[in-house]
Amino acid sequence: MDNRVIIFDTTLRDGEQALTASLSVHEKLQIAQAIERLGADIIEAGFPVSSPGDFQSVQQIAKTVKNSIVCGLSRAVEADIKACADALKVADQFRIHTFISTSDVHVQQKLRKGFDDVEAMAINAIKYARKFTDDVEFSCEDAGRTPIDNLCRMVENAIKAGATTVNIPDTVGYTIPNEFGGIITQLFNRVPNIDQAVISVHCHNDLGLAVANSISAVQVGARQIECTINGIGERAGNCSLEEVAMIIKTRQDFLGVHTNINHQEIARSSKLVSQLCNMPVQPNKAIVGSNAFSHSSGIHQDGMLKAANTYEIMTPESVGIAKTKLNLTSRSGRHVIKHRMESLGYQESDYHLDELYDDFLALADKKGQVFDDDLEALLFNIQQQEEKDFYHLETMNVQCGVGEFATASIKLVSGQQNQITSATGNGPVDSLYRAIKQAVDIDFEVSDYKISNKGTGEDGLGKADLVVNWHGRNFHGYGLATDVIEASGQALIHCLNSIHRAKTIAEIKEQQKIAQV
Ligand SMILES: CC(=O)SCCNC(=O)CCNC(=O)[C@H](O)C(C)(C)COP(=O)(O)OP(=O)(O)OC[C@H]1O[C@@H](n2cnc3c(N)ncnc32)[C@H](O)[C@@H]1OP(=O)(O)O
Ligand SMILES: CC(C)C(=O)C(=O)O
Ligand SMILES: [Mg+2]
Repeated sequence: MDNRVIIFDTTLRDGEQALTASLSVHEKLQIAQAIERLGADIIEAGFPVSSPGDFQSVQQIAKTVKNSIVCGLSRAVEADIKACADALKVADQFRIHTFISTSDVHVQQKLRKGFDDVEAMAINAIKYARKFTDDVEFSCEDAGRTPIDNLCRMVENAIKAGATTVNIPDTVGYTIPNEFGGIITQLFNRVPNIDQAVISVHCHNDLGLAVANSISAVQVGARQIECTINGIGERAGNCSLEEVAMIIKTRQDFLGVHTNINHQEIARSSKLVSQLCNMPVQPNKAIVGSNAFSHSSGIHQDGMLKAANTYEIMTPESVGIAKTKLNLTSRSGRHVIKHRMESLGYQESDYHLDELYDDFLALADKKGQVFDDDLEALLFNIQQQEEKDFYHLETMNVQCGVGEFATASIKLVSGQQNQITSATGNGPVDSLYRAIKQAVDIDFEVSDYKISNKGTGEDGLGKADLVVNWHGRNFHGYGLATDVIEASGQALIHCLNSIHRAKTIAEIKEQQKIAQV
């Protein structure tokens, strides 16, 4: 049996079904190109009959993508299959995917037919699709809940009718791994022509088992996995592409199979999908969560510093993430503090480790995560005096309207001084930031700015997250207020207070150097 597992990406079809806002044709094309770079063998680009917009985006993707087979979905209905063929015919290589339900509940309650009727519809649909291409996939929707005799019968007849790939979906994420693997085994044992088609699986995550079920199926002979980037899809989502790809790579010793995925493209593709689909990735998500390669406790950090494979079974670089993060928290130990001080350029003789560690713990208990600037501030013992912010936005007045420049006037308290400035800008936040910039002696550049909402309805708050660059270093600040302009102002003041502290440390270091000379 071939030991390559075909990766069929359905981010733009099943994944897209779960989005709250629609993607433009251009955005779908961007995602398709990322999936192509990622090395997916097949890209399911959409459901062409469903809307003119989807038809257009499938067609555009079919025209553009060269290294993956482009596929479209259709019910077991000629009009759907014809729409698929029309949208896909411009592609170098294309696949028509047609499906019909096979479980009793779907056949009887949803389709309101008998099993013989849906079998006939499936056979006709496959034969019709074969008129347009030799690459036809057929799915038995809700296979996970289909009586095994019916499933065997449908798979055998689908292959006879010309399906070159037969997909076994666990549409509602109902099965558990050895049960699902057992279904696939039974198909291999009972369907006489099974060797004439690729057996595929398409698992949903309602019980959090989509990845485990897919891997279980591969272990008994399935050779195509249908999955999505970040696991997005109907309800609790689909099998996550990055997880199966990394399981197959990391545990090749056990599974003995491989994929064509370019693993180093994983992080980039995940970020793109998350951003364009407005679907944030949970921090603890395997492989692509922001915490997936972070270590926060002292014993783990000590292990990581001695040998990375003590706590990492794959490297962050292997999935395109720059490096492991060692977060400084009140669970951190002395080893990591010493290591961080070294990387900040300090030798052990420059400080007393136990004293610094005690101060660090006190700050970490208060603050949560301690950053490099905080650590240096502890070293120079300026934490205490700087605890009170240097900059404080006392008043702000921002006016804006359509077709007019926005204007902002502010009163900023800087230490003992008050500054009153005003500026115009392209929008309210731009004018506010220009007015603040005039009032401070810091030459910063805004490099990232995001607004999100916290809470809902009238009680909802706007959160501004800002990254500013000062002398090649990035400083993050945030602000939270009912008014997003005020939140944006607070975020900048937060950054400026961090920069002020970094400046003070740099000045102290400079004075120390002069004193030593
Ligand atoms: C498990 C999955 O993810 S399946 C894919 C789900 N994706 C989508 O549904 C997105 C695209 N869908 C759509 O745009 C629309 O639902 C369309 C264009 C397909 C159909 O729209 P409408 O004609 O208005 O029908 P509607 O969606 O309300 O109902 C579905 C109809 O298709 C039938 N149907 C469902 N699956 C199939 C199938 N595989 N083959 C044939 N008919 C089917 C249903 O029985 C129902 O038929 P009925 O009208 O005779 O009762
Ligand atoms: C159309 C099929 C493959 C599907 O998405 C499912 O059954 O979940
Ligand atoms: Mg699905």
